[in-house]
Amino acid sequence: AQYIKTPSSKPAKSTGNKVISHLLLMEPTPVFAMPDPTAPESDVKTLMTLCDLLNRELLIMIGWAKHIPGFPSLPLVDQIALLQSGWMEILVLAVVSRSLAFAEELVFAGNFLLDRGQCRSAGLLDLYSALQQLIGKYQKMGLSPEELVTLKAMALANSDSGHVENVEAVQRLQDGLHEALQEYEGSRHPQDPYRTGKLLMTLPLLRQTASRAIHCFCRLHLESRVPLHKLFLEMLEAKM
Ligand SMILES: CC(=O)c1ccc(Oc2ccc(O)c(C(C)(C)C)c2)cc1
Repeated sequence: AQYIKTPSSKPAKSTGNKVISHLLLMEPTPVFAMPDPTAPESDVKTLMTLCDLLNRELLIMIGWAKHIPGFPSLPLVDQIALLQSGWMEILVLAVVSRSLAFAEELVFAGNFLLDRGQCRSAGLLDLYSALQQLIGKYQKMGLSPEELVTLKAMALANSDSGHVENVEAVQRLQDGLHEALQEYEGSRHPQDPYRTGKLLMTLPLLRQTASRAIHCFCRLHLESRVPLHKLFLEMLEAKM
């Protein structure tokens, strides 16, 4: 029988953007700081508020990771290894993205912005300076939300944990995200063929910023100015 020839429409451009639009959809709703209304304003209160915020962000991040295409099919031990190794870079990218529209404040939460002076008095000046350097770099690049969510997923996939068992599966995860970013840049920023590379070349500074944040927390922990939540301590110890 004469087959009805379907119109030979060109196959839809394989939009790696399916991955990116999925990541955008899976972006967690922004967290809010919950300062203790009964406590008087103080540096310790600021740190306590920030610790509580970070702890809730960790929990949200763990739920978010499950939506990264390919991540849930990793062995559970590898999912844990990547999270224990990449969590700080992911949270740093989150605070960077919240702060991109600001010149001098860090937007730890929509209702909790700290400027340089407030960070200094809370003992967070080194954290402030490290974050501002990364924020400035992404502000100059005009980082888009699509690029940000892809970098967050890449930070997880590329976190260089020394404890990954299925290395090939993690490589496939990285390659899938790389393909999605290249596809996105090819269609969204065709005028800059080096944009994908420019973005990947920000990852070393992200790694350095995360380790500077880790050192800041270890110092604060040693000064035991604030009690640290159990999960945060576990994640911090995983970075030792
Ligand atoms: C233990 C302690 O004293 C501490 C001090 C500051 C702090 O502030 C933060 C809150 C959320 C948050 O996401 C981040 C990073 C972006 C740096 C991860 C920092 C968290 C913990």
